[in-house]
Amino acid sequence: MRDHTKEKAMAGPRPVVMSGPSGAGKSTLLKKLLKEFDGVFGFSVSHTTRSPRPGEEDGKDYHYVTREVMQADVAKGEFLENAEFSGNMYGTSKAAVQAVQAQNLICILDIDMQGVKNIKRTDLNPIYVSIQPPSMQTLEKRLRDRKTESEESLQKRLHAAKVDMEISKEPGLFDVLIINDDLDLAYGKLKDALLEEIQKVRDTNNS
Ligand SMILES: Nc1ncnc2c1ncn2[C@@H]1O[C@H](COP(=O)(O)OP(=O)(O)OP(=O)(O)O)[C@@H](O)[C@H]1O
Ligand SMILES: Nc1nc2c(ncn2[C@@H]2O[C@H](COP(=O)(O)O)[C@@H](O)[C@H]2O)c(=O)[nH]1
Repeated sequence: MRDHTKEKAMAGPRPVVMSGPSGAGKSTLLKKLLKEFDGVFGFSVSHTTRSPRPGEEDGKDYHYVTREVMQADVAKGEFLENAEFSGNMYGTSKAAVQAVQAQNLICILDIDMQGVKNIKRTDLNPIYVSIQPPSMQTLEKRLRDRKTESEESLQKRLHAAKVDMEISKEPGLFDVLIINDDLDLAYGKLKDALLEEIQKVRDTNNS
């Protein structure tokens, strides 16, 4: 069977992969992009086996599924990539990416480092952006202040963050590396990095 994910990826604007430690500010930054550039970006809604946080919506923030369902869907080949993170499964379904690309929008994926490595083996051809915290101390404070994690989950995320911060220094792994210290400055850098792709979508929409 032909892989339509690959065909679509080549036809439309380049997707954007945003990665970086949990708590670095990926969701905060991408939500600003989605708000400012309505009709330009679309979010790839991942699947996860973790429970929804207060305020999160099924089908908008994630598709919340059981481990059994997710494992079965992975086995059926429905995922572009998937990973185990902090005791839960996460994954990008082919359908999630196709749903965004079918609208000719820039597809944003918010994924961990394992996801980055796995996406590199596909034909998605995204722009790879790493969002990093200014320091481990700041990261820990942000995660604690967010009040979403148990102490156990927080420790797992901080451990993964140390690994992530080391690996992200690998030359060529990311196209853009942004230190999210001052939010407005970080957001400005993110917009600058994506300006060319944003313009392409606007040109297509206006033609
Ligand atoms: N530049 C910043 N200065 C201060 N606080 C920030 C900044 N950026 C994000 N935050 C706050 O830090 C917390 C973590 O941010 P966010 O949830 O966006 O991180 P994330 O990288 O998406 O995390 P996860 O991978 O766990 O989803 C949030 O409470 C957010 O409001
Ligand atoms: N490999 C993937 N990683 C993903 C995906 N969706 C989210 N994530 C990453 O998981 C952690 C934790 O997220 P949280 O919402 O529980 O805080 C974070 O680093 C995300 O980037 C995915 O589909 N694939």
